[in-house]
Amino acid sequence: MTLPQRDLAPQDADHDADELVVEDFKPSDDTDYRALDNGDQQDLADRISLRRVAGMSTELSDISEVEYRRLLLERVVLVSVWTSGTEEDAENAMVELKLLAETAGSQVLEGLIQRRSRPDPATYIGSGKVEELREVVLATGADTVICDGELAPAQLRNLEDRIKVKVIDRTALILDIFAQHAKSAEGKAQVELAQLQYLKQRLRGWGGNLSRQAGGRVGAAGGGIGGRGPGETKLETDRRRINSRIAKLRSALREMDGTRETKRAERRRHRIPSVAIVGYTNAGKSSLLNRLTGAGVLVEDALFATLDPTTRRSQTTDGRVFTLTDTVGFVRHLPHDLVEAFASTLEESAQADLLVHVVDGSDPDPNGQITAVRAVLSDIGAAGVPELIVINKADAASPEALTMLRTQYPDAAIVSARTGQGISSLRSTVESRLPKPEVEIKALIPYERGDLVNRIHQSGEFLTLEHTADGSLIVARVHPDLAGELARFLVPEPAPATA
Ligand SMILES: Nc1nc2c(ncn2[C@@H]2O[C@H](COP(=O)(O)OP(=O)(O)OP(=O)(O)O)[C@@H](O)[C@H]2O)c(=O)[nH]1
Ligand SMILES: [Mg+2]
Repeated sequence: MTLPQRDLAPQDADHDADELVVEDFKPSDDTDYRALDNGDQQDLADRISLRRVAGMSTELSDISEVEYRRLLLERVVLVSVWTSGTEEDAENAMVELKLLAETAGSQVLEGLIQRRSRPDPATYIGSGKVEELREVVLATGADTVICDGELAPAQLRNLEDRIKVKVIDRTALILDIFAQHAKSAEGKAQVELAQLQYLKQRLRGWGGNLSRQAGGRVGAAGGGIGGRGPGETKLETDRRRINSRIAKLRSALREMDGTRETKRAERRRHRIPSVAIVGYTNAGKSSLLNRLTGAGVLVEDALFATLDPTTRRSQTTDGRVFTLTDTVGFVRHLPHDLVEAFASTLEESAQADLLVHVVDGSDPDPNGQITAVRAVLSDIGAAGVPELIVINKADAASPEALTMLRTQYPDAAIVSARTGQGISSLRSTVESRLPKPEVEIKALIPYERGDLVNRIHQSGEFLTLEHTADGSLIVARVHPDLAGELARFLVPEPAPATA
Protein backbone atom coordinates (compact mmCIF):
# COMPACT_ATOMS: atom_id res chain seq x y z
CA MET A 1 0.00 0.00 0.00
CA THR A 2 1.42 3.37 -0.91
CA LEU A 3 0.60 6.27 1.25
CA PRO A 4 0.69 9.91 0.34
CA GLN A 5 4.10 11.11 1.39
CA ARG A 6 4.28 14.50 2.92
CA ASP A 7 7.10 16.60 1.79
CA LEU A 8 9.29 16.44 4.82
CA ALA A 9 12.92 16.54 5.57
CA PRO A 10 14.19 13.10 6.48
CA GLN A 11 13.88 11.68 9.94
CA ASP A 12 14.33 13.92 12.94
CA ALA A 13 15.17 17.01 10.98
CA ASP A 14 13.73 20.44 11.58
CA HIS A 15 10.06 19.49 11.76
CA ASP A 16 10.76 18.25 15.23
CA ALA A 17 11.93 21.61 16.34
CA ASP A 18 8.81 23.29 14.95
CA GLU A 19 6.57 21.20 17.04
CA LEU A 20 8.55 21.34 20.20
CA VAL A 21 6.40 23.71 22.15
CA VAL A 22 7.43 22.68 25.60
CA GLU A 23 8.73 25.74 27.35
CA ASP A 24 8.57 25.23 31.09
CA PHE A 25 9.30 21.61 31.11
CA LYS A 26 12.89 20.60 31.69
CA PRO A 27 13.51 17.13 30.46
CA SER A 28 15.79 15.19 32.74
CA ASP A 29 17.71 13.73 29.86
CA ASP A 30 18.21 14.62 26.26
CA THR A 31 15.20 12.75 25.02
CA ASP A 32 13.42 14.42 22.19
CA TYR A 33 10.12 15.63 23.51
CA ARG A 34 7.55 16.44 20.99
CA ALA A 35 4.36 18.02 22.11
CA LEU A 36 1.79 17.39 19.49
CA ASP A 37 -0.40 20.32 18.86
CA ASN A 38 -3.87 19.57 20.06
CA GLY A 39 -4.95 23.15 20.48
CA ASP A 40 -5.08 22.78 24.20
CA GLN A 41 -2.14 24.32 25.93
CA GLN A 42 -3.48 24.00 29.48
CA ASP A 43 -2.19 20.73 30.64
CA LEU A 44 1.56 20.41 30.65
CA ALA A 45 1.49 16.71 31.34
CA ASP A 46 -0.77 16.24 28.40
CA ARG A 47 1.31 18.45 26.16
CA ILE A 48 4.32 16.27 26.59
CA SER A 49 2.28 13.15 26.72
CA LEU A 50 2.83 11.79 23.24
CA ARG A 51 6.48 11.51 23.20
CA ARG A 52 8.91 10.40 20.67
CA VAL A 53 11.42 7.83 21.78
CA ALA A 54 14.89 8.55 20.50
CA GLY A 55 16.82 6.05 18.48
CA MET A 56 13.80 4.06 17.45
CA SER A 57 14.20 3.72 13.76
CA THR A 58 15.62 0.47 12.47
CA GLU A 59 19.03 1.08 11.09
CA LEU A 60 19.69 -0.28 7.70
CA SER A 61 23.27 -0.34 6.65
CA ASP A 62 23.66 -1.91 3.32
CA ILE A 63 21.72 -0.95 0.25
CA SER A 64 20.70 -4.44 -0.80
CA GLU A 65 19.30 -4.93 2.65
CA VAL A 66 17.29 -1.79 2.26
CA GLU A 67 15.81 -2.99 -0.99
CA TYR A 68 15.10 -6.40 0.38
CA ARG A 69 13.29 -4.95 3.32
CA ARG A 70 11.29 -2.55 1.23
CA LEU A 71 9.95 -5.47 -0.70
CA LEU A 72 9.08 -7.74 2.11
CA LEU A 73 8.77 -5.81 5.25
CA GLU A 74 6.42 -3.43 6.82
CA ARG A 75 7.20 0.07 7.84
CA VAL A 76 5.80 0.53 11.25
CA VAL A 77 5.13 3.16 13.88
CA LEU A 78 5.00 1.93 17.46
CA VAL A 79 2.59 3.39 19.98
CA SER A 80 2.34 2.73 23.66
CA VAL A 81 0.30 4.03 26.53
CA TRP A 82 2.41 4.48 29.62
CA THR A 83 0.17 3.98 32.61
CA SER A 84 2.47 3.23 35.52
CA GLY A 85 6.09 2.78 36.45
CA THR A 86 9.00 5.03 35.72
CA GLU A 87 9.87 6.72 32.50
CA GLU A 88 12.71 4.27 32.16
CA ASP A 89 10.27 1.36 32.38
CA ALA A 90 8.19 2.94 29.65
CA GLU A 91 11.23 3.30 27.44
CA ASN A 92 12.44 -0.23 28.12
CA ALA A 93 9.02 -1.51 27.19
CA MET A 94 9.19 0.50 23.98
CA VAL A 95 12.62 -0.89 23.16
CA GLU A 96 11.27 -4.38 23.68
CA LEU A 97 8.31 -3.67 21.39
CA LYS A 98 10.80 -2.47 18.82
CA LEU A 99 12.79 -5.71 19.10
CA LEU A 100 9.62 -7.70 18.72
CA ALA A 101 8.62 -5.69 15.64
CA GLU A 102 12.05 -6.14 14.11
CA THR A 103 12.04 -9.83 14.89
CA ALA A 104 8.80 -10.02 12.94
CA GLY A 105 10.64 -8.37 10.07
CA SER A 106 9.47 -4.80 10.32
CA GLN A 107 11.32 -1.60 9.84
CA VAL A 108 10.57 0.64 12.79
CA LEU A 109 10.19 4.27 11.78
CA GLU A 110 9.03 5.88 14.96
CA GLY A 111 8.03 5.15 18.54
CA LEU A 112 5.50 7.21 20.42
CA ILE A 113 4.58 7.00 24.07
CA GLN A 114 1.57 8.63 25.65
CA ARG A 115 1.31 9.08 29.38
CA ARG A 116 -2.22 8.34 30.50
CA SER A 117 -3.81 6.85 33.57
CA ARG A 118 -5.31 4.11 31.39
CA PRO A 119 -5.76 3.38 27.70
CA ASP A 120 -8.73 5.07 26.06
CA PRO A 121 -11.53 2.51 25.77
CA ALA A 122 -12.37 3.64 22.25
CA THR A 123 -9.02 4.40 20.67
CA TYR A 124 -6.28 3.13 23.03
CA ILE A 125 -4.37 6.42 22.92
CA GLY A 126 -6.37 9.53 23.73
CA SER A 127 -8.75 10.29 20.92
CA GLY A 128 -7.20 13.75 20.55
CA LYS A 129 -3.88 12.08 19.86
CA VAL A 130 -5.15 9.91 17.07
CA GLU A 131 -4.95 12.74 14.55
CA GLU A 132 -1.40 13.40 15.59
CA LEU A 133 -0.54 9.77 15.20
CA ARG A 134 -2.05 9.97 11.72
CA GLU A 135 0.29 12.87 10.96
CA VAL A 136 3.29 10.83 12.05
CA VAL A 137 2.11 7.91 9.95
CA LEU A 138 1.79 10.17 6.92
CA ALA A 139 5.10 11.88 7.56
CA THR A 140 7.02 8.66 7.86
CA GLY A 141 5.19 6.73 5.17
CA ALA A 142 4.36 3.95 7.60
CA ASP A 143 1.93 1.26 6.57
CA THR A 144 1.30 -0.31 9.94
CA VAL A 145 0.83 0.88 13.50
CA ILE A 146 1.67 -1.48 16.34
CA CYS A 147 0.11 -0.80 19.74
CA ASP A 148 1.82 -2.13 22.85
CA GLY A 149 -0.86 -4.17 24.55
CA GLU A 150 -3.84 -6.31 23.80
CA LEU A 151 -6.48 -4.11 22.25
CA ALA A 152 -10.20 -4.68 22.05
CA PRO A 153 -11.49 -5.27 18.53
CA ALA A 154 -13.34 -1.96 18.65
CA GLN A 155 -10.16 -0.09 19.56
CA LEU A 156 -8.33 -1.61 16.61
CA ARG A 157 -11.22 -0.83 14.29
CA ASN A 158 -11.60 2.74 15.47
CA LEU A 159 -7.90 3.38 15.09
CA GLU A 160 -7.83 1.89 11.62
CA ASP A 161 -10.80 3.92 10.54
CA ARG A 162 -9.07 7.08 11.57
CA ILE A 163 -5.44 6.37 10.78
CA LYS A 164 -6.21 4.51 7.56
CA VAL A 165 -3.41 1.99 7.85
CA LYS A 166 -3.32 -1.43 9.38
CA VAL A 167 -3.29 -1.38 13.18
CA ILE A 168 -2.27 -4.43 15.15
CA ASP A 169 -1.58 -5.06 18.81
CA ARG A 170 1.32 -6.64 20.64
CA THR A 171 -0.50 -9.95 20.92
CA ALA A 172 -0.91 -10.22 17.15
CA LEU A 173 2.73 -9.27 16.76
CA ILE A 174 3.91 -12.04 19.08
CA LEU A 175 1.60 -14.53 17.40
CA ASP A 176 3.12 -13.50 14.09
CA ILE A 177 6.67 -14.10 15.33
CA PHE A 178 5.65 -17.50 16.59
CA ALA A 179 4.04 -18.24 13.23
CA GLN A 180 7.27 -17.34 11.44
CA HIS A 181 9.46 -19.36 13.80
CA ALA A 182 7.39 -22.51 14.21
CA LYS A 183 9.19 -25.40 12.56
CA SER A 184 7.84 -28.68 13.84
CA ALA A 185 4.36 -29.88 12.99
CA GLU A 186 3.47 -29.54 16.63
CA GLY A 187 4.77 -25.99 16.88
CA LYS A 188 2.86 -25.00 13.77
CA ALA A 189 -0.34 -26.53 15.06
CA GLN A 190 0.10 -24.82 18.40
CA VAL A 191 0.61 -21.44 16.79
CA GLU A 192 -2.33 -21.87 14.47
CA LEU A 193 -4.50 -22.81 17.41
CA ALA A 194 -3.46 -19.68 19.27
CA GLN A 195 -4.05 -17.52 16.21
CA LEU A 196 -7.49 -18.97 15.65
CA GLN A 197 -8.44 -18.39 19.26
CA TYR A 198 -7.27 -14.81 18.92
CA LEU A 199 -9.21 -14.35 15.69
CA LYS A 200 -12.30 -16.02 17.01
CA GLN A 201 -12.63 -13.54 19.81
CA ARG A 202 -12.33 -10.78 17.26
CA LEU A 203 -14.50 -12.13 14.53
CA ARG A 204 -17.36 -9.78 15.09
CA GLY A 205 -15.12 -6.79 15.54
CA TRP A 206 -13.38 -7.38 12.28
CA GLY A 207 -16.45 -8.47 10.39
CA GLY A 208 -16.92 -5.32 8.40
CA ASN A 209 -13.29 -4.54 8.17
CA LEU A 210 -11.60 -7.35 6.38
CA SER A 211 -9.51 -5.01 4.34
CA ARG A 212 -7.09 -5.03 7.26
CA GLN A 213 -6.15 -8.52 6.22
CA ALA A 214 -5.98 -7.85 2.53
CA GLY A 215 -4.31 -4.49 2.90
CA GLY A 216 -0.67 -3.78 3.10
CA ARG A 217 1.94 -5.24 0.84
CA VAL A 218 1.85 -8.89 0.26
CA GLY A 219 5.36 -10.20 0.48
CA ALA A 220 6.74 -13.64 -0.10
CA ALA A 221 5.96 -14.61 3.46
CA GLY A 222 2.27 -13.78 3.16
CA GLY A 223 0.39 -10.72 4.21
CA GLY A 224 2.90 -9.22 6.61
CA ILE A 225 2.57 -8.91 10.36
CA GLY A 226 -0.72 -10.25 11.63
CA GLY A 227 -1.55 -11.51 8.17
CA ARG A 228 0.47 -14.71 8.15
CA GLY A 229 -1.09 -17.90 9.30
CA PRO A 230 -4.83 -18.17 9.37
CA GLY A 231 -5.62 -14.92 7.66
CA GLU A 232 -8.35 -13.56 5.48
CA THR A 233 -9.89 -16.71 4.17
CA LYS A 234 -10.50 -18.06 7.63
CA LEU A 235 -11.69 -14.70 8.83
CA GLU A 236 -14.35 -14.75 6.20
CA THR A 237 -15.58 -18.12 7.22
CA ASP A 238 -18.02 -18.39 10.02
CA ARG A 239 -17.37 -19.16 13.62
CA ARG A 240 -18.47 -22.73 13.08
CA ARG A 241 -15.72 -23.47 10.61
CA ILE A 242 -13.15 -21.88 12.85
CA ASN A 243 -14.43 -23.96 15.70
CA SER A 244 -14.16 -27.13 13.72
CA ARG A 245 -10.60 -26.29 12.73
CA ILE A 246 -9.81 -25.58 16.37
CA ALA A 247 -11.25 -28.95 17.34
CA LYS A 248 -9.13 -30.68 14.68
CA LEU A 249 -5.99 -28.94 15.86
CA ARG A 250 -6.69 -29.80 19.46
CA SER A 251 -7.08 -33.46 18.68
CA ALA A 252 -3.97 -33.48 16.50
CA LEU A 253 -2.07 -31.83 19.32
CA ARG A 254 -3.35 -34.36 21.82
CA GLU A 255 -1.99 -37.07 19.60
CA MET A 256 1.40 -35.39 19.28
CA ASP A 257 1.50 -34.84 22.99
CA GLY A 258 0.91 -38.56 23.38
CA THR A 259 4.33 -39.24 21.87
CA ARG A 260 5.97 -36.75 24.14
CA GLU A 261 4.12 -38.09 27.13
CA THR A 262 5.35 -41.59 26.29
CA LYS A 263 8.91 -40.34 26.32
CA ARG A 264 8.32 -38.52 29.57
CA ALA A 265 6.78 -41.60 31.14
CA GLU A 266 9.78 -43.60 29.98
CA ARG A 267 12.10 -41.16 31.70
CA ARG A 268 10.00 -41.21 34.83
CA ARG A 269 10.08 -44.98 34.88
CA HIS A 270 13.83 -44.93 34.69
CA ARG A 271 13.86 -42.22 37.31
CA ILE A 272 15.90 -39.94 35.12
CA PRO A 273 15.91 -36.50 36.70
CA SER A 274 14.91 -33.71 34.34
CA VAL A 275 16.10 -30.16 34.27
CA ALA A 276 14.21 -27.55 32.26
CA ILE A 277 16.00 -24.43 31.09
CA VAL A 278 13.46 -21.63 31.28
CA GLY A 279 13.67 -17.87 31.07
CA TYR A 280 12.94 -14.69 29.23
CA THR A 281 13.24 -14.77 25.48
CA ASN A 282 16.77 -14.09 24.24
CA ALA A 283 18.25 -14.67 27.73
CA GLY A 284 20.58 -17.31 26.32
CA LYS A 285 18.75 -20.55 27.15
CA SER A 286 19.74 -22.33 23.95
CA SER A 287 23.31 -21.07 24.27
CA LEU A 288 23.45 -22.49 27.77
CA LEU A 289 22.10 -25.86 26.64
CA ASN A 290 24.74 -25.91 23.93
CA ARG A 291 27.43 -24.97 26.42
CA LEU A 292 26.36 -27.67 28.86
CA THR A 293 25.78 -30.48 26.40
CA GLY A 294 27.16 -29.48 23.00
CA ALA A 295 23.63 -29.84 21.68
CA GLY A 296 24.03 -27.58 18.65
CA VAL A 297 20.65 -25.93 19.13
CA LEU A 298 19.87 -22.83 17.09
CA VAL A 299 21.06 -19.68 18.80
CA GLU A 300 19.90 -16.39 17.39
CA ASP A 301 19.82 -12.80 18.43
CA ALA A 302 16.11 -12.86 17.85
CA LEU A 303 13.15 -13.14 20.12
CA PHE A 304 11.48 -16.53 20.26
CA ALA A 305 14.12 -18.33 18.23
CA THR A 306 13.26 -21.54 20.05
CA LEU A 307 9.71 -22.84 19.91
CA ASP A 308 10.26 -26.56 20.01
CA PRO A 309 11.75 -27.95 23.17
CA THR A 310 14.98 -29.87 22.71
CA THR A 311 15.93 -32.49 25.27
CA ARG A 312 19.49 -33.71 25.71
CA ARG A 313 20.95 -36.31 27.98
CA SER A 314 23.66 -35.26 30.29
CA GLN A 315 25.63 -36.87 33.09
CA THR A 316 26.79 -35.81 36.48
CA THR A 317 30.46 -36.19 37.31
CA ASP A 318 29.70 -39.46 39.10
CA GLY A 319 27.82 -40.80 36.10
CA ARG A 320 24.18 -40.17 36.95
CA VAL A 321 22.12 -39.53 33.88
CA PHE A 322 19.77 -36.57 33.73
CA THR A 323 18.07 -34.63 30.96
CA LEU A 324 18.28 -30.97 30.07
CA THR A 325 15.46 -29.41 28.09
CA ASP A 326 15.63 -26.10 26.28
CA THR A 327 12.23 -24.43 26.21
CA VAL A 328 10.34 -21.63 24.55
CA GLY A 329 11.15 -18.24 26.02
CA PHE A 330 8.72 -16.05 27.87
CA VAL A 331 7.99 -12.37 27.57
CA ARG A 332 6.02 -9.80 29.53
CA HIS A 333 2.31 -10.30 28.92
CA LEU A 334 2.78 -13.47 26.95
CA PRO A 335 -0.55 -13.80 25.14
CA HIS A 336 -2.81 -16.12 27.02
CA ASP A 337 -3.88 -17.90 23.84
CA LEU A 338 -0.27 -18.85 23.28
CA VAL A 339 0.26 -20.12 26.79
CA GLU A 340 -2.83 -22.26 26.36
CA ALA A 341 -1.89 -23.53 22.91
CA PHE A 342 1.63 -24.34 24.06
CA ALA A 343 0.39 -26.07 27.19
CA SER A 344 1.85 -29.44 26.28
CA THR A 345 5.24 -27.94 25.46
CA LEU A 346 5.22 -25.84 28.59
CA GLU A 347 4.28 -28.86 30.66
CA GLU A 348 7.84 -29.98 30.18
CA SER A 349 8.80 -27.30 32.69
CA ALA A 350 5.98 -28.04 35.11
CA GLN A 351 7.07 -31.65 35.30
CA ALA A 352 10.77 -30.97 35.64
CA ASP A 353 12.71 -31.74 38.81
CA LEU A 354 14.61 -28.49 38.57
CA LEU A 355 14.17 -25.25 36.68
CA VAL A 356 17.29 -23.52 35.53
CA HIS A 357 15.95 -19.99 35.20
CA VAL A 358 18.24 -18.09 32.84
CA VAL A 359 18.32 -14.33 33.21
CA ASP A 360 20.03 -11.89 30.86
CA GLY A 361 22.32 -10.02 33.25
CA SER A 362 23.01 -7.39 30.61
CA ASP A 363 19.35 -6.46 30.23
CA PRO A 364 18.36 -3.06 31.61
CA ASP A 365 15.65 -4.65 33.74
CA PRO A 366 16.57 -8.20 34.75
CA ASN A 367 14.19 -8.08 37.72
CA GLY A 368 11.30 -7.28 35.41
CA GLN A 369 12.26 -10.32 33.33
CA ILE A 370 12.39 -12.54 36.39
CA THR A 371 8.96 -11.35 37.51
CA ALA A 372 7.47 -11.93 34.06
CA VAL A 373 8.96 -15.42 33.82
CA ARG A 374 7.73 -16.39 37.26
CA ALA A 375 4.25 -15.17 36.36
CA VAL A 376 4.13 -17.49 33.36
CA LEU A 377 5.62 -20.34 35.39
CA SER A 378 2.90 -20.03 37.93
CA ASP A 379 0.35 -19.84 35.12
CA ILE A 380 1.46 -23.21 33.80
CA GLY A 381 1.60 -24.87 37.20
CA ALA A 382 5.38 -24.84 37.53
CA ALA A 383 5.57 -22.50 40.48
CA GLY A 384 6.32 -25.36 42.86
CA VAL A 385 9.30 -26.72 40.92
CA PRO A 386 12.65 -25.88 42.56
CA GLU A 387 14.30 -23.00 40.74
CA LEU A 388 17.94 -22.14 40.25
CA ILE A 389 18.52 -18.60 39.03
CA VAL A 390 21.33 -18.34 36.50
CA ILE A 391 22.50 -14.86 35.60
CA ASN A 392 23.84 -15.20 32.06
CA LYS A 393 25.81 -12.85 29.80
CA ALA A 394 28.15 -11.97 32.64
CA ASP A 395 30.65 -10.95 29.95
CA ALA A 396 28.30 -8.25 28.71
CA ALA A 397 26.70 -7.13 31.97
CA SER A 398 28.08 -4.15 33.87
CA PRO A 399 29.93 -4.95 37.09
CA GLU A 400 27.41 -2.81 39.02
CA ALA A 401 24.47 -4.76 37.63
CA LEU A 402 26.18 -8.03 38.55
CA THR A 403 26.90 -6.84 42.07
CA MET A 404 23.28 -5.86 42.50
CA LEU A 405 21.99 -9.16 41.17
CA ARG A 406 24.43 -11.04 43.39
CA THR A 407 22.98 -9.28 46.41
CA GLN A 408 19.41 -9.83 45.35
CA TYR A 409 19.89 -13.47 44.39
CA PRO A 410 22.66 -14.76 46.63
CA ASP A 411 22.13 -18.35 45.46
CA ALA A 412 22.27 -17.48 41.79
CA ALA A 413 24.94 -18.83 39.49
CA ILE A 414 26.67 -16.18 37.43
CA VAL A 415 27.80 -17.41 34.05
CA SER A 416 28.53 -16.56 30.49
CA ALA A 417 27.35 -19.09 27.97
CA ARG A 418 29.49 -17.23 25.48
CA THR A 419 32.86 -17.34 27.27
CA GLY A 420 32.24 -20.35 29.46
CA GLN A 421 32.73 -18.37 32.66
CA GLY A 422 31.03 -20.00 35.65
CA ILE A 423 29.84 -22.99 33.66
CA SER A 424 31.65 -25.71 35.57
CA SER A 425 30.49 -24.33 38.87
CA LEU A 426 26.96 -24.15 37.46
CA ARG A 427 27.26 -27.78 36.46
CA SER A 428 28.10 -28.85 39.98
CA THR A 429 25.30 -26.70 41.44
CA VAL A 430 22.83 -28.32 39.08
CA GLU A 431 24.15 -31.77 40.07
CA SER A 432 23.79 -31.01 43.74
CA ARG A 433 20.21 -29.92 43.25
CA LEU A 434 19.03 -32.96 41.35
CA PRO A 435 16.65 -35.10 43.34
CA LYS A 436 18.46 -37.71 45.39
CA PRO A 437 17.53 -41.36 45.17
CA GLU A 438 15.60 -42.23 48.31
CA VAL A 439 16.96 -45.57 49.52
CA GLU A 440 20.37 -46.13 51.00
CA ILE A 441 21.66 -49.63 50.46
CA LYS A 442 24.74 -51.70 51.13
CA ALA A 443 25.22 -54.50 48.66
CA LEU A 444 27.84 -57.00 47.68
CA ILE A 445 27.53 -57.42 43.95
CA PRO A 446 29.38 -60.27 42.25
CA TYR A 447 31.73 -59.23 39.49
CA GLU A 448 29.67 -60.93 36.79
CA ARG A 449 26.82 -58.51 37.56
CA GLY A 450 28.56 -55.47 36.17
CA ASP A 451 25.22 -54.51 34.64
CA LEU A 452 23.81 -53.80 38.09
CA VAL A 453 26.82 -51.73 39.09
CA ASN A 454 26.34 -49.83 35.88
CA ARG A 455 22.72 -49.09 36.70
CA ILE A 456 23.63 -47.83 40.13
CA HIS A 457 26.07 -45.57 38.32
CA GLN A 458 23.48 -44.19 35.98
CA SER A 459 20.54 -43.70 38.27
CA GLY A 460 21.93 -43.85 41.79
CA GLU A 461 24.58 -42.14 43.77
CA PHE A 462 27.67 -43.99 44.97
CA LEU A 463 28.73 -43.33 48.52
CA THR A 464 31.50 -45.92 48.81
CA LEU A 465 32.83 -48.65 46.56
CA GLU A 466 35.20 -51.36 47.65
CA HIS A 467 36.53 -54.27 45.60
CA THR A 468 36.49 -57.44 47.68
CA ALA A 469 37.26 -61.04 46.83
CA ASP A 470 33.54 -61.75 46.41
CA GLY A 471 32.58 -58.74 44.38
CA SER A 472 32.01 -55.00 44.67
CA LEU A 473 30.92 -53.87 48.09
CA ILE A 474 28.81 -50.85 47.46
CA VAL A 475 27.10 -48.30 49.64
CA ALA A 476 24.82 -46.17 47.52
CA ARG A 477 21.53 -44.36 47.31
CA VAL A 478 19.16 -45.81 44.76
CA HIS A 479 15.51 -45.71 43.77
CA PRO A 480 13.14 -48.13 45.43
CA ASP A 481 12.68 -50.26 42.31
CA LEU A 482 16.40 -50.71 41.82
CA ALA A 483 16.72 -51.45 45.54
CA GLY A 484 14.13 -54.18 44.94
CA GLU A 485 16.18 -55.71 42.14
CA LEU A 486 19.28 -55.64 44.31
CA ALA A 487 17.46 -57.41 47.16
CA ARG A 488 19.34 -60.65 46.99
CA PHE A 489 22.72 -58.92 47.07
CA LEU A 490 21.98 -56.71 50.03
CA VAL A 491 24.30 -56.96 52.98
CA PRO A 492 22.23 -57.49 56.17
CA GLU A 493 23.15 -54.61 58.40
CA PRO A 494 22.50 -51.28 56.64
CA ALA A 495 25.34 -48.87 56.39
CA PRO A 496 25.17 -45.89 58.74
CA ALA A 497 23.47 -42.97 57.05
CA THR A 498 26.07 -40.68 55.61
CA ALA A 499 23.97 -38.24 53.62
N1 LIG B 1 27.35 -11.53 25.34
C1 LIG B 1 26.70 -12.67 25.50
N2 LIG B 1 25.75 -13.02 24.63
C2 LIG B 1 25.11 -14.18 24.82
C3 LIG B 1 25.41 -15.05 25.89
N3 LIG B 1 24.59 -16.13 25.81
C4 LIG B 1 23.81 -15.93 24.73
N4 LIG B 1 24.11 -14.76 24.11
C5 LIG B 1 23.51 -14.21 22.90
O1 LIG B 1 22.16 -13.91 23.16
C6 LIG B 1 21.37 -14.17 22.02
C7 LIG B 1 20.25 -15.13 22.36
O2 LIG B 1 20.78 -16.38 22.67
P1 LIG B 1 19.88 -17.70 22.63
O3 LIG B 1 20.68 -18.79 23.25
O4 LIG B 1 19.31 -17.92 21.28
O5 LIG B 1 18.72 -17.24 23.63
P2 LIG B 1 17.38 -17.99 23.98
O6 LIG B 1 17.11 -17.69 25.41
O7 LIG B 1 17.45 -19.43 23.60
O8 LIG B 1 16.36 -17.20 23.07
P3 LIG B 1 14.92 -17.64 22.51
O9 LIG B 1 14.95 -19.07 22.12
O10 LIG B 1 14.76 -16.72 21.34
O11 LIG B 1 13.94 -17.34 23.59
C8 LIG B 1 22.32 -14.71 20.96
O12 LIG B 1 22.70 -13.64 20.15
C9 LIG B 1 23.48 -15.22 21.78
O13 LIG B 1 24.68 -15.21 21.05
C10 LIG B 1 26.45 -14.66 26.80
O14 LIG B 1 26.80 -15.33 27.78
N5 LIG B 1 27.04 -13.46 26.56
MG1 LIG C 1 16.38 -20.46 22.33
